Amino acid sequence: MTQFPHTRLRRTRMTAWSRDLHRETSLSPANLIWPLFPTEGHDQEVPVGTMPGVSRLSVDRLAKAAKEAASLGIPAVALFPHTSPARRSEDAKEALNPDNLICRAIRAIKDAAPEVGVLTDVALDLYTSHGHDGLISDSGEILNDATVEMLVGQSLNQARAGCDIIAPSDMMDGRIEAIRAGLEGDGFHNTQIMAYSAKYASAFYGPYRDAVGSGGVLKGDKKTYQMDPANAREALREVAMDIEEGADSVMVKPGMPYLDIIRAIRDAFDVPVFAYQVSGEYAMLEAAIAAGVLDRGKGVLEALMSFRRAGCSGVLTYHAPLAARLMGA
Ligand SMILES: NCc1[nH]cc(CCC(=O)O)c1CC(=O)O
Ligand SMILES: [Mg+2]
Repeated sequence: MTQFPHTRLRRTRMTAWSRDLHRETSLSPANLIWPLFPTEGHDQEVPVGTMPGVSRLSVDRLAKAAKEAASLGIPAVALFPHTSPARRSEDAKEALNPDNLICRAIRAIKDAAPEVGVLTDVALDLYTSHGHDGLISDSGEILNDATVEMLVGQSLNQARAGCDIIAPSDMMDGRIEAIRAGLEGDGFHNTQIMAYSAKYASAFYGPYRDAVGSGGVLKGDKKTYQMDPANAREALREVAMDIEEGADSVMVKPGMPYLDIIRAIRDAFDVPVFAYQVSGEYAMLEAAIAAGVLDRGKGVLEALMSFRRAGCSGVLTYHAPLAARLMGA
């Protein structure tokens, strides 16, 4: 028995007011987190070749970007410092330097725009000479527990500099519990943890590795710690563990190829879920725009809406300032 013409789903789509009234999902600048790449020097804006429209910024320029975020209604920025080979080492000790680039960037941003939340990545790839997220044994294994100890130190270093959200992206087991204990022990009761819980060993991180300077140095792949792109149930176990260990929110990364994972997490847990629309996704969209096959305004917002529809509270996206402007900010 057909419902037509009794039911005409096109009826509610006929006018703009009616489409507005029936829209199921909203997207606003408040749903965006803007990733930024600090670099050394003053008055520096160094384009990232593989990410058209994205530049590494010196600390003074970062302060301006943070003010821009505030004026656009973007609630938070995320920091990924570019680290030169000279500051990289086997033991990643620069991660613990209280005056390292990321700590200076945090302080400058908090000074310039205290109302903007600052999220910092925790993982050793920003500081290792081999580009891996963890310490390596003589036999070439990425060491879990020794790395976790370093991650606690790195987190405390960034919390002391004033960061609001610690975001561990390393995928070591047990790090959320260790970092939470470290933060509590040091009096940082209100420093949040956004766990990169389901982070996949993805081909979409290439441009980012150029941006932070780990691309050229990375030896091998990250398959012994990042997840297999074929796995979904395992993502739910990762999330369950991170909630248990004290994560305030969780993240899925990359974004667009993993919308099914976001939805599965949203349905299974009541924890806030975020997604990282990563560098390769940004580059892919920009390449299509440059080739004249995608409308920038519509394409960017449609991609971001997909995250909200899948169940995300918010999205880390390099398109954050553009998207906020497109939304009328
Ligand atoms: N700790 C690593 C890290 N933190 C953020 C990104 C990727 C972000 C992007 O591609 O935009 C990566 C990539 C990697 O695992 O090599
Ligand atoms: Mg885990």
